[in-house]
Amino acid sequence: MNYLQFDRERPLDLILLGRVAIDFNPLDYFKTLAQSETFKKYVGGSPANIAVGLSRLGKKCGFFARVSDDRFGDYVTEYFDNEGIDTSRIRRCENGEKLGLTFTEILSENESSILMYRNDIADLQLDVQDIDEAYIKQGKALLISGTALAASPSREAALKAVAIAKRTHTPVFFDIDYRPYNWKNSDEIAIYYSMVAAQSDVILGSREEYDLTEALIEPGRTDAQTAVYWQGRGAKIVVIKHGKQGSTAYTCDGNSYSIKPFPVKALKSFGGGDGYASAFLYGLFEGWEMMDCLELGSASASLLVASHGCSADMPSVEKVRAFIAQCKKEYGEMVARS
Ligand SMILES: Nc1ncnc2c1ncn2[C@@H]1O[C@H](COP(=O)(O)OP(=O)(O)OP(=O)(O)O)[C@@H](O)[C@H]1O
Ligand SMILES: O=C(O)C[C@@H](O)[C@H](O)C(=O)CO
Repeated sequence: MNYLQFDRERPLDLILLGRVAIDFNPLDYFKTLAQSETFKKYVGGSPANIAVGLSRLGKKCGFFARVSDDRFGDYVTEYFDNEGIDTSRIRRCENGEKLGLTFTEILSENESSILMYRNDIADLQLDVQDIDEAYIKQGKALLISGTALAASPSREAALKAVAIAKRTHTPVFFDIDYRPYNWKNSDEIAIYYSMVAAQSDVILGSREEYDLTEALIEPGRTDAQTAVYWQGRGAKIVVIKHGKQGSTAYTCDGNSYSIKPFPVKALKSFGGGDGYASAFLYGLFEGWEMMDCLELGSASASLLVASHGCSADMPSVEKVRAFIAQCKKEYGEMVARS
């Protein structure tokens, strides 16, 4: 069943709005960040990872972003160009703002954390003047990454993009994407997340991210209550992720589909959400059944938590399908309709 209507005449599949940053992941891991001495550099930032993931799966992405006007800004823009992502709406900051840097600490197979340097940050300089209707009308859908709502002027730029998307019948995807940096307080998180969620056709988030979104509405909801609430405000699909416990997609016809994670030897706990989002959304664009979207997303997520990088390790459809087949051979069916 198709829950979304895409204008197939539009040249871009997904236009994403949010941060482009850089990850530094330790090569000498299973150590504290203080002990690690050698790092590998990757393009990072959740929406940037999702854009690379979708491009690797064969979709055409565009991006609204501000990046630093320096060699790191060159690096990320050139990387996007090489991945086939349209960079026509990626602009340089004019007052020396810096690209976000994320340092990953991999203490053990089950314990990792990230340290994000986001002072004087470039991506939150995205401005309403950067957002144009002509570009949004080129995309089959628009994705808002939640951290873009953390501060002005990026916040207003994101809200303008959503308004234009609604006016131009462009489906809105909201990846809640909570990162504590740059937010002033929990009230602002709840206000702006719920403002965008109430205008979104697809919402993806972890249980904790929905709790932050719903804190001023009704704290402590169950997943089913969360899904019904946002579907009552127009959401067609609500995806709720529970880390190693798996995830569930709730559809507006009252069905839900749950999946356990595909077993892997995890290296880091990060990256799963971005692999999940890119592959799940690929299935939506392809018009797949919900169970198939969920399966590709979950399998891609597992591959990402087992990888050293995020953007650089985004898989092809063939690689994900081969991984799924291998898991089914070893563990049986992974997708259960509940
Ligand atoms: N250890 C693991 N083994 C297998 N799959 C995992 C593991 N951890 C996470 N995943 C997969 O990744 C998906 C997303 O992970 P999670 O729920 O942590 O979302 P997230 O917080 O958005 O991720 P991210 O850290 O990338 O932002 C999970 O639903 C699951 O399918
Ligand atoms: O989302 C971020 O800014 C950090 C990412 O670049 C990093 O790869 C990660 O945590 C993936 O979710």
